[in-house]
Amino acid sequence: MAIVNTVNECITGACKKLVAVGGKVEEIITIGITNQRESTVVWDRNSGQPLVNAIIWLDNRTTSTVEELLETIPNNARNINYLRPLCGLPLSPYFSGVKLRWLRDNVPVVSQAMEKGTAMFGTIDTWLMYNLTGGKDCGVHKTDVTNASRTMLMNIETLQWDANLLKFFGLPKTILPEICSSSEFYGSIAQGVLQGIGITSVLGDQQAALVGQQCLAKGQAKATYGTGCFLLYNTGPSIVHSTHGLLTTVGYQLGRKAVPFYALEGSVSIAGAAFNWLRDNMNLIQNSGQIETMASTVDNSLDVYFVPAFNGLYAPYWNQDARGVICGLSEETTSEHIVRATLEAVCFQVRDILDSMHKDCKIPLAKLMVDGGMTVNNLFLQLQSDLVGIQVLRAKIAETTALGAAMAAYKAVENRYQMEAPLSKSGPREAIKPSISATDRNLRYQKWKMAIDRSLNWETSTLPQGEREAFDGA
Ligand SMILES: Nc1ncnc2c1ncn2[C@@H]1O[C@H](COP(=O)(O)OP(=O)(O)O)[C@@H](O)[C@H]1O
Ligand SMILES: O=P(O)(O)OC[C@H](O)CO
Repeated sequence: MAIVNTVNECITGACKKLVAVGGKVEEIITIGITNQRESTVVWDRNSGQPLVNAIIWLDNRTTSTVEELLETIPNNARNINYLRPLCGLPLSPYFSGVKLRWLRDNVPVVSQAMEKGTAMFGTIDTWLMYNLTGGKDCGVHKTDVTNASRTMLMNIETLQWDANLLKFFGLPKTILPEICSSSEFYGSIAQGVLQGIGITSVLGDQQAALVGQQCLAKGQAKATYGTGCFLLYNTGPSIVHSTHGLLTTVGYQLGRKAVPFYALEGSVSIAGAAFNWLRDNMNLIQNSGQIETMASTVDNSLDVYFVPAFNGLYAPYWNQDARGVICGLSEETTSEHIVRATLEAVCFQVRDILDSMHKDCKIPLAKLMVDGGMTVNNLFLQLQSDLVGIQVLRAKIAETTALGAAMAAYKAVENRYQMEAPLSKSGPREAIKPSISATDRNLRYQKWKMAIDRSLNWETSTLPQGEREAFDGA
């Protein structure tokens, strides 16, 4: 309900601002939704009220569920990639199907409602749309292909819910929304300042950024740096199954009859969130404005490496037992070095992903389009370019996710709209070029890999035999 209330407040506030800058609410043609993906809501069909709090994408309580599901894989294989051919995803606490199974197993009110057929499931797009279009009275229960592709319940080829996947997770089909394309009429807003206006697009935030960056051709890629960091590489109408730890996901489908475009995705769970941790838990910074200033006061990170694997490592490692480490500390290390190492951590994680993309797609990327909250930081973009050895192009319009959803919404009401056409505020993008040698870059990346080794499997690692005996004796 907090999520719904915030969106309603946002709508009222945005409409007031529109009027304040001389616009008219009546001029709004249509509405698009873009949303945080994978986060899972279950509610009651009769009351329209949530049965339990939402589980947010980063939430790791589902780790034990992954363990239990791995045990059910035939031949004792415990293979996290077992379902990849069907849904394009590895088994991980990240995805909605695992969260739903956790809710079924741990929250009796949810399992009872699933049995009775009164439970409804949705990712955040579906939950918002249901409420915006009338809730229990007449709310529509729909999602789009991009969000559905993050549940582990949709077949990546048919783009429909898959009976085998539902069976694997032990979930009933009755709870699921109808899967639609990303750009079509979903329903109309039931009340409030936008009453009567249609909702005509839904795109998960990272796919919306792909559209907003106009990466609409095969071979184009973008990286969005917010809480996490997500690289999407457009593979066109072909499904590319990664053998290097990337996800196969739906990029977009712009209309019921349109050909779906797929993407390879590299997901990094902690990017900007590492700075929230430095601020809230470590008191090393007070606000994000300080990050660049502090990191610029030192020439380098003094060989400090920070792997912010707070909730395991996502792509390309998919190691839910990894935990954060800071290595290379010395007497000379200062807060500034740690702040700089945190910026570099995001850059190295992106290098991990780009290396996998290169291996899967064979062609190295020449340029990387970037957007998201962290990209206001000039030093960060220079480090990104240096540590990957690639040209980085900053988006002209910062809110690329919102822009992508708006473009897809307009496409549904104006079919002649050319989504590739230059946007009114576009122009040449600022290009940031690498400024360090390949030798330096590769040396630092090797050190990063050493830090990664120290973080992997931390939760399940046991002390070597001799050390354990010494510890037990003590
Ligand atoms: N100048 C900056 N340097 C580095 N990180 C920043 C800076 N400004 C904001 N951030 C980080 O960017 C994130 C917010 O970006 P945003 O795109 O709004 O994320 P989200 O969409 O996930 O909420 C925060 O985690 C914050 O720490
Ligand atoms: O905006 P972020 O970084 O919180 O992204 C959320 C993603 O949709 C999670 O998959």
